[in-house]
Amino acid sequence: MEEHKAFSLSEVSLHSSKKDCWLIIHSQVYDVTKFLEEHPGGEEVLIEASGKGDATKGFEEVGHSSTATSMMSGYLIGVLDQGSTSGSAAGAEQSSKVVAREEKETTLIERKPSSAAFMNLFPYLIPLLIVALAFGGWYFLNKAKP
Ligand code: HEM
Repeated sequence: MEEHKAFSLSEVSLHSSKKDCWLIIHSQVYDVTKFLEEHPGGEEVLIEASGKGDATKGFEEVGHSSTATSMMSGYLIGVLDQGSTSGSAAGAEQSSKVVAREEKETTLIERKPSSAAFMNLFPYLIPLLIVALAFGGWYFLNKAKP
């Protein structure tokens, strides 16, 4: 069961170079070393995301295609040890920071749609206005007839 090995955050953070690059996305650990040169978004972005601890936000922000998501399983090497019991105290502290940051980000992401929802309606307002004017004109002309 090598695929589902649990890694602590501090252990994963040791692998953030061009020659050895691991990523945490949705609490899964991926070894993308061999994928670095193939990544359409470039290798730098992956190495940088790897060093930051949790790459979930970066991955989601890009809006990766389903092709990208299906490719991920090929690089899966394990899962993130959420409790970080096997990690050091520093690792556990870092892990709680990541959780706190994720919570903050979730609230930010959740807030976005409320303003975006109005903007989504905006393109419909102009055609609606044209229809209303056309109907108004038609009604006025018919009323004006003796
Ligand atoms: C195992 C993990 C990953 C896989 C398999 C993957 C795969 C891909 C693929 C196939 C594309 C082409 C566009 C698409 O199909 O969506 C892409 C684009 C991209 N990826 Fe990733 N990616 C991974 C992780 C990440 C991470 C962690 C980041 C950033 C933190 C990232 C940033 C980008 C960027 C910036 C692009 C270019 C988007 C564009 O040109 O419009 N990727 N990736």
